Amino acid sequence: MIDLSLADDFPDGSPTSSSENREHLRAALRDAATDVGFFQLVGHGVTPGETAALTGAMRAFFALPEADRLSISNLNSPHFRGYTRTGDEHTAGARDWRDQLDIGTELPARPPGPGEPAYWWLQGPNQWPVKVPELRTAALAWIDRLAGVSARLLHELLAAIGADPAFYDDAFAGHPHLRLKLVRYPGSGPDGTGQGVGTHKDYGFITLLLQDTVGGLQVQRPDGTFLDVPPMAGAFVVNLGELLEVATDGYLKATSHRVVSPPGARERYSVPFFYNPRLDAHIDPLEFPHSHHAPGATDDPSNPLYAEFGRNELKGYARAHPEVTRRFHAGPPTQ
Ligand SMILES: O=C(O)CCC(=O)C(=O)O
Ligand SMILES: [Fe+2]
Repeated sequence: MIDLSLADDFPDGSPTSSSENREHLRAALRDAATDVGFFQLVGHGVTPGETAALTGAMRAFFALPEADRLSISNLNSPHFRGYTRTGDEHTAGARDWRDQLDIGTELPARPPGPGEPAYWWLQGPNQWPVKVPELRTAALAWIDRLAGVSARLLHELLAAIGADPAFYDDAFAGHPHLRLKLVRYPGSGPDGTGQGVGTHKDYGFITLLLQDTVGGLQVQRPDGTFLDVPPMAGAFVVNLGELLEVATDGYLKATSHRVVSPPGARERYSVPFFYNPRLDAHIDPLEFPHSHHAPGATDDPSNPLYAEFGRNELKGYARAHPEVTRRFHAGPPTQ
């Protein structure tokens, strides 16, 4: 467990000096990040009221009749925004048993011009449910709020491995491509595989995940076995994403993880927030004391890791949403 409030100048009730607290935090972060690559984050300052505003709107959305949810289907969005019905998303070559609403930083569409990278398609408007107007407010507030928490956490994590905390600030300057998913796992799927979402790594720097009390999230250890990530009230589960693996040449590894479907008809809800840089950010190698001994990033031909963030993100979305890709992006590649 990592307590981000130890980075505050005057932590509540702290008996020790703030610099001792910060050292303690950084040592804990270094251990967690170089071990399994995930941890539970507390002391982040996000209140139960803020969380309830988001989860209340999320549950109201999933309670809508399917026709209302499908009226904002991502099959209508070349930007991979909107609702994906259960079974349409694919991970690790197999169908996921979950439905979800994909949301991101709101900017006007920017279709790529001739010779420009295809990843500009990822920028564009969201689709919002007219019957749950509070969802837009809550989701956009959540993106803002978690971007602030993530920025602080990334700074501490970089400092923890001896790097300049501000090394990647330029990559986030302007319009970072922040993403949010509201996810429901509707119990076990008909194929009996238990794949809520298949094993994958997230595409950006770090992911802050809010999960309910049901459980089912698992992270993969280096020996290939999976470890349950127990629900912890008030904590975010933090995963390291592919860009951190690229940035540190494999010193930090992106966390492979999956969700096992809840049993029977039990539902599970989760909200992953993806802290991503600008689409056109190129992730330069991080300068840090261990960089010369880094083992190299994972070389998996089925999942190449790209240092240009937009390319890495489009790789993932195109793979996960083959029907959106077929409809809008099946022409000659522009990158
Ligand atoms: O629902 C979860 O707990 C994890 C979701 C996830 O890994 C993802 O959407 O990338
Ligand atoms: Fe994930």
